[in-house]
Amino acid sequence: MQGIWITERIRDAEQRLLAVTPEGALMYRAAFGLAVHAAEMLKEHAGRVAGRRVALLVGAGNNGGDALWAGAFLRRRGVGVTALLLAADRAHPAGLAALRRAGGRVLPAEDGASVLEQADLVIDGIVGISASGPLRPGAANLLEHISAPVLAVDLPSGVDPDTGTVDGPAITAARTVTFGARKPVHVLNPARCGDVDLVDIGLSGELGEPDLLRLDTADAAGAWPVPGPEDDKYTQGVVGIAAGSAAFPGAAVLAAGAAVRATSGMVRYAGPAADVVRDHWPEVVATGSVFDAGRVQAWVVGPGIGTGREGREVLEHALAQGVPVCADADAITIIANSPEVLDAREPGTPLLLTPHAGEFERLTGRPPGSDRVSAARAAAARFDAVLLLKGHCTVVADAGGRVLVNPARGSWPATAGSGDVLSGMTGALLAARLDPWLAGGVAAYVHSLAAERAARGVPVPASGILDAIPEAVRTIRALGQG
Ligand SMILES: NC(=O)C1=CN([C@@H]2O[C@H](COP(=O)(O)OP(=O)(O)OC[C@H]3O[C@@H](n4cnc5c(N)ncnc54)[C@H](O)[C@@H]3O)[C@@H](O)[C@H]2O)[C@@H](O)CC1
Ligand SMILES: [K+]
Repeated sequence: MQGIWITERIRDAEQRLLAVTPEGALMYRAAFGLAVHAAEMLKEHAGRVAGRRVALLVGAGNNGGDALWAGAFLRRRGVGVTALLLAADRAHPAGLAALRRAGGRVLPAEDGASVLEQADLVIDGIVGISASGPLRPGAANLLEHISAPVLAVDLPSGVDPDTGTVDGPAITAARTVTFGARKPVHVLNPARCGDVDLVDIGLSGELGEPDLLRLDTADAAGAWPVPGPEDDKYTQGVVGIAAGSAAFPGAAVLAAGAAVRATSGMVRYAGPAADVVRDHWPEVVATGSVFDAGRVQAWVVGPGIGTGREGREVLEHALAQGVPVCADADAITIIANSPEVLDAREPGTPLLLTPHAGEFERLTGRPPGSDRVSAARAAAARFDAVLLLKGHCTVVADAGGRVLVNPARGSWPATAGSGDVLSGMTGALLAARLDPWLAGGVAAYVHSLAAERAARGVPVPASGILDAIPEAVRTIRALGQG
């Protein structure tokens, strides 16, 4: 798993490391790594390094210091470097001296329009982890003159380091080079960061436990249930799907189908769309009602069941079975309208709630807001549940405060029925007895991979995501073993 630390923790860790490190050594390491990546980008985008032009956007703090030192390193490789100072009187003194010694040019930012227009690469050292709010006007005015690719120092300036939100002008980077540890912005707003590369500055021993975790392929592969020689269709975990209605059977077909694709055990369907589900998925054991569905090891309840009395009874029944429940879509609205349905929950039974932003607002009374991680954590604690908040970066929080994040691999999966596929997959993993928090994270991971495989740059319907689940599972298993 990849660890991610909030800026307050990183600042504390840096202070501890600074106390035992010679002055300037950390910035030197950071800037050297930055210069290596800058040279790589010049080769990639401008064909070579020597003779190319780099513009440095330099703010008042150490982020600007990193950029200035990197500029000095690039000068040694024959790059033409111009620093544009946003606060000339507060630019990092040692970095500025180093750049001047190396033959770099220095200009006030307001004179920088033509330098930016002619640059082959722009290095954004406006602001780093001490950022607050959107870019200030002096920096914001420069954005329109940038056409070259941008390499962000630590994070793209103007994007909130801990929440990834953008409230005004901000940098969009092709690549971000970060130091010591990944920060929340890198997973919560990957579109602004571009490719993120981590430069080791020796911080890991000071960091402690991460605040957020991101699964990688090996984690997803390791968690994915694989049947052994002793397994039969029951031992792998039977998942029950209570979804859809006679008038709207689509959600039932998608959720049940996703469970079929995601598990090698058995899928039960219970509800008014039984005939349609059976027609699509002959392997599903389908009945008309949850009350005669038989035993399952996990229930998925909600997509398309409606928010009336019948839906409520279905949810209460599932909650009382003593098995994990994934409550999605209409089930979330039912809980929002009548929180007392949760009284039916067998104590200690895992509950996984999978709202999108609108359902989250219904459930908790307020939208997730800019700090989606804190919002998800608070709701998970309030409902004593795992809360999977859908969005461009899916956030999975549990009641104990653990958080997994899964940045999307594109926006194509934001399509009708996509959530039904996710809940079917989640149910399959719950039935296979994965820790519910991990089940949510692994389902989100494989769902986004399946969506990417299915889309390949064009719109993809939810049924396409569903059809790509086997390929996604095959991919993680192949990479995870490699
Ligand atoms: N502390 C360390 O040991 C190291 C720090 N490093 C760098 O230092 C950075 C943190 O440096 P600092 O704490 O000096 O602060 P920053 O460089 O992040 O910010 C400096 C100043 O920018 C201004 N600012 C804040 N928000 C702004 C906005 N929205 N628009 C324009 N200007 C804004 C403020 O005056 C702030 O004090 C890290 O991100 C990293 O790049 C690296 O050199 C590695 C080592
Ligand atoms: K920056």
